[in-house]
Amino acid sequence: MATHEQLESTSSRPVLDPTLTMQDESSKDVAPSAAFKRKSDEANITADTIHIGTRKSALAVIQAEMVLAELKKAHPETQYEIHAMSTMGDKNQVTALHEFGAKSLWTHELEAQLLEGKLDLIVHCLKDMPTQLPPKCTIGCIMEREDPRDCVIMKKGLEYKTLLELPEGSVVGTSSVRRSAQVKRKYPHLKFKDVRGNVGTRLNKLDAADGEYTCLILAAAGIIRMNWKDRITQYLDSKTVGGGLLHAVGQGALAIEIREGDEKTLNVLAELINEDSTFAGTAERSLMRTLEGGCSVPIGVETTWIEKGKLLMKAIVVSLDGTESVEAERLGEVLNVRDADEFGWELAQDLVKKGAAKILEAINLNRPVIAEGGGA
Ligand SMILES: NCc1[nH]cc(CCC(=O)O)c1CC(=O)O
Repeated sequence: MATHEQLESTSSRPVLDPTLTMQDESSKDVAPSAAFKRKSDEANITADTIHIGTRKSALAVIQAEMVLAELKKAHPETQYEIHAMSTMGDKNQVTALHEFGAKSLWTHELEAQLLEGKLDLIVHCLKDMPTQLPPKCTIGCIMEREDPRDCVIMKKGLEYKTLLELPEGSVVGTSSVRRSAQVKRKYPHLKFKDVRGNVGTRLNKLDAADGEYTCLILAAAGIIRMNWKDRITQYLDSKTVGGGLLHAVGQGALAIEIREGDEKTLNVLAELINEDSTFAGTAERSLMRTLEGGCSVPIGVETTWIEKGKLLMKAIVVSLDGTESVEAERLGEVLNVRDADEFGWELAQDLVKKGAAKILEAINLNRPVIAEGGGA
C-alpha cells in the first residue's frame, strides 16, 4: 500500500489487464502547462513572498536551498522563505517503514499546509512522491536530474571498492527491496540488512567501529548533494561493469509540488523546468502507476535520451527474493508529457505480457512489504 489512492480503494483494481487503456488521471501527474511555460508567461508575477516547504532532514533542506537559489536567479524581485517541517516519517524512525505502509507519511503534513495556502510549493525528491498525488495537488516542475544511479559506499578503512571484491557473507546495508532483490541475483554471496534514517545517519551507522555493515547502497544523487561524492566507490547502473542495477522511478530528480491551478506559482517555476527530466520522470511514473508498484514493489528503471526526443527506457520487476525477474525495454519518440505517459504505460504492458503480473501478484498477496524508504 503506497499511495493515497491505493489506501482508499484499489486492491481489486484490474490494472494488470493488458487490454485496458491508459488511465485518464495519469496524464495530469504533471501540470499540463508545466512543460511548456516560456519566459513570456511571467507577466503577472508579483513581489509577494513565496513560501517553500520541505522536510527537515539535512538533505531535504539542502535541496530546498538549491531550489531557492534557482528561483532567486530567475526572479530576484521576489522574496522566498523556507519552512522546514518534521513529518510523521521523520518522527517515527524506529517503526519499520512497512508498518506504516503509506509513502504519503513523508508528505502529508506539508500537503495540508500547501492546500491551506501557508506554503506555495513543496520541494520533494521525485522518487519519494506517490504516483497518485492527493486531490488538488500537482507537480508544477521537475528540475534537471542529478545522477540517477545507485552507488556503493564502503565502510571507512576497508580497501574494497566493488561488490564483486567483497568476501562471502559481507553485509550490504539497504532497506530497499528493489536494490536487494536485484543485487542478490548478481551477487548471491552477499548478505543484506535493513538500514534506516537519513543519509547522514546511515553513513554514521556504516562507519561506526562496532558497525555491522560492510557497505551501503544509496542513490548517488543524495550523496552528491551532501558533498560526499568522494565516498562513492562504485556505480551500479546497467552500463557499468559489475553494476547491473536499475534505479528507482524518479531517482535523482527534484520535483516541486504546487496547488492545482496555481498559475502564479507555476509561472515562477517556469525557468526551473527541465524538459528531458520532466518527460523521463513522467514516463517512469506512468510505468509504475500502471503496475501499481507504489514504493513497495521492486521495480527498477533506467531512461536514456538517445537523441533529443528519442527515449530508451529499460525496466525490471523482481521478486522479493531476487529469484524471478522480468525485464523489458522500449525505444521511441517522446516529444511531450502525453507521449511520456503513453510510453511508460506501453512499457508496463510489455512487462505484463512477459509475466510481470505473476511476480507483482505474489508480492501483493504477501503485503505488507518493505518500502523503498522515504528517508532522504
Ligand atoms: N529513499 C530515500 C531517498 N529519496 C531520495 C533519495 C536520494 C535523492 C534522489 O533520488 O533525488 C533517497 C536516498 C537514497 O535512496 O539513497
